[in-house]
Amino acid sequence: MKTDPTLNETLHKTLDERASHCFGCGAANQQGLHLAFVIDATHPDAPRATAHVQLTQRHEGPPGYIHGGIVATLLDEAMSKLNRPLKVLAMTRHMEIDYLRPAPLHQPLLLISRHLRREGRKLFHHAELQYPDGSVLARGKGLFIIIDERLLARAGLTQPQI
Ligand SMILES: CCCCC/C=C\C/C=C\C/C=C\C/C=C\CCCC(=O)SCCNC(=O)CCNC(=O)[C@H](O)C(C)(C)COP(=O)(O)OP(=O)(O)OC[C@H]1O[C@@H](n2cnc3c(N)ncnc32)[C@H](O)[C@@H]1OP(=O)(O)O
Repeated sequence: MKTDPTLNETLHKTLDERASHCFGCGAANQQGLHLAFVIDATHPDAPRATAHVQLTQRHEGPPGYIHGGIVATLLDEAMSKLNRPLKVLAMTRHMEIDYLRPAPLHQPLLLISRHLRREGRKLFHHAELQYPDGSVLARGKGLFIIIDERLLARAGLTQPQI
């Protein structure tokens, strides 16, 4: 049986190396959003993440506005960025979004997330897409579940340095 010669190499890459194609933040994904977050972990149990966003017609939904699915991606990505400062690996289990106002293309916007609380494996996060003046365009609430290390190993991922 033939095996893919790159498979073994892939399996031994760290999670960070394998995440370089993440659509939200991966530097290696040419079609990605290349979001760059600043993490504020001043309060280690209540980290916050912030990114500047300015999208173009590639991500258009209604004429002149960001596609709703992309807005969901932005909020999801912002919330997922809270997991590392909390020193866990977690995946989105449930997310709900309020689309309050259409989010414009070609304008600088702000993406802000914060951790609300933890219940066992369950992490509850919050995120907003805002105008620079703080008025809110979309709001998301997310439930992230901490991934068991054995599940991670089964997916061929090594534990990153967190
Ligand atoms: C296995 C592959 C691992 C590969 C990934 C490795 C690492 C991931 C970490 C970092 C990723 C790196 C880069 C970032 C990339 C993207 C960032 C954006 C984030 C995403 O894009 S990430 C993709 C989308 N994401 C998924 O692809 C998840 C698919 N999913 C699953 O893989 C399972 O679903 C899992 C493992 C998450 C949980 O599975 P599970 O079986 O362990 O847990 P279960 O489902 O039972 O839920 C646990 C508790 O949540 C309660 N619960 C459920 N729903 C609720 C609700 N609505 N309200 C209140 N509570 C609720 C239950 O009641 C229970 O509560 P209790 O424990 O108290 O009973």
